[in-house]
Amino acid sequence: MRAATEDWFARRTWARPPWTAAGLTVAKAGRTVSVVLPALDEEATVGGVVAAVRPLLGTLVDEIVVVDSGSTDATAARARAAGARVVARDAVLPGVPVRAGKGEVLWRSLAATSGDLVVFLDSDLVDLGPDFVVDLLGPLLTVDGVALVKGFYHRPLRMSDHDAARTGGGRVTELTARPALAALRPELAGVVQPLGGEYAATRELLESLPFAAGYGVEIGLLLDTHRERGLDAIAQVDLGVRKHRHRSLRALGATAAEVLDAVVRRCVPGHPGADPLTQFVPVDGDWLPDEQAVATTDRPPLATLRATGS
Ligand SMILES: O=c1ccn([C@@H]2O[C@H](COP(=O)(O)OP(=O)(O)O[C@H]3O[C@H](CO)[C@@H](O)[C@H](O)[C@H]3O)[C@@H](O)[C@H]2O)c(=O)[nH]1
Ligand SMILES: O=C(O)[C@H](O)COP(=O)(O)O
Repeated sequence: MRAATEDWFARRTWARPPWTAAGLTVAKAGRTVSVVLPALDEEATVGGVVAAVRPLLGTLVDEIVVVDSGSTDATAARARAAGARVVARDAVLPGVPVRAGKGEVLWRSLAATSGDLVVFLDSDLVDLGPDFVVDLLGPLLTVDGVALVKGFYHRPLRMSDHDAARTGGGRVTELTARPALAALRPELAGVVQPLGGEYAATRELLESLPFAAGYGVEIGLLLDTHRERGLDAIAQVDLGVRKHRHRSLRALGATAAEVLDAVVRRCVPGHPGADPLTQFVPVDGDWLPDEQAVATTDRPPLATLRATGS
């Protein structure tokens, strides 16, 4: 790591988060907190994630909102039963036609919530630690100048019935995101989980930045926060262990393409955006090309939309 990054790592990384829910509720001092879960067909897990946050509602947390990304299963019902407010993505900013993707629902979630601070949690998590939300809010509520807090964790790769490997998860993170940052924005090499879906930020920051529509959203927010506010506006906290539903290597290829596109568009001036991703599928002894769309456009900062009244 470069010297400036090592220095940042030492000052802005909390390996043993010291905060308690009660202490941070006092530290809020009038500020409000929204917890947002983006969800696309997560009926098996969304209720558990909401339930892990629910005990904080009314004290540290002011609202828990599941933003439904077009689910066709019982995601909305399970989320409501567990105590969340559920918002369909097309009910937010109804004049703006919906695009597919995770970044799109996170961007719309800003218009569906009101907290001064926003905590994002993926809704496919299992065995969520009770302190995820507390620890993500710690630096935002207690350290001046911090605007974005990323979680990091051990990531098991749970490919069999036995949770054999302790690490091994985070394949796009390790094989695409961190190498891309090392090549194109080495100042961010100290961020352990640049793609992690568990992070917290000030509304003021989030509404001032563009959102990549697809899976490039997290790395886009990280790069743009760094460019606009500098390294010291970013912090990271150790959340312990994170387990989630794994997707196929083929699906992760498309995710990696969106992540790389978001990096390149921000770091290589004049880059036009990626082509669709061609993958090859074996069918009856032949290899057939299969093209997957890559989301290559950003939503504008929500603050600009509010300013023009659109
Ligand atoms: O169109 C979509 C796609 C996903 N999701 C939700 O977003 C979360 C994360 O999606 P997932 O497909 O599980 O992503 P991962 O394969 O786990 O990708 C990792 O890397 C991505 C790229 O940075 C991040 O967006 C993820 O949070 C991070 O977990 C889940 O709750 C999904 O239900 C949506 O709401 N809408
Ligand atoms: O964050 C990532 O790199 C992707 O979500 C893939 O994670 P996995 O390797 O744990 O499935």
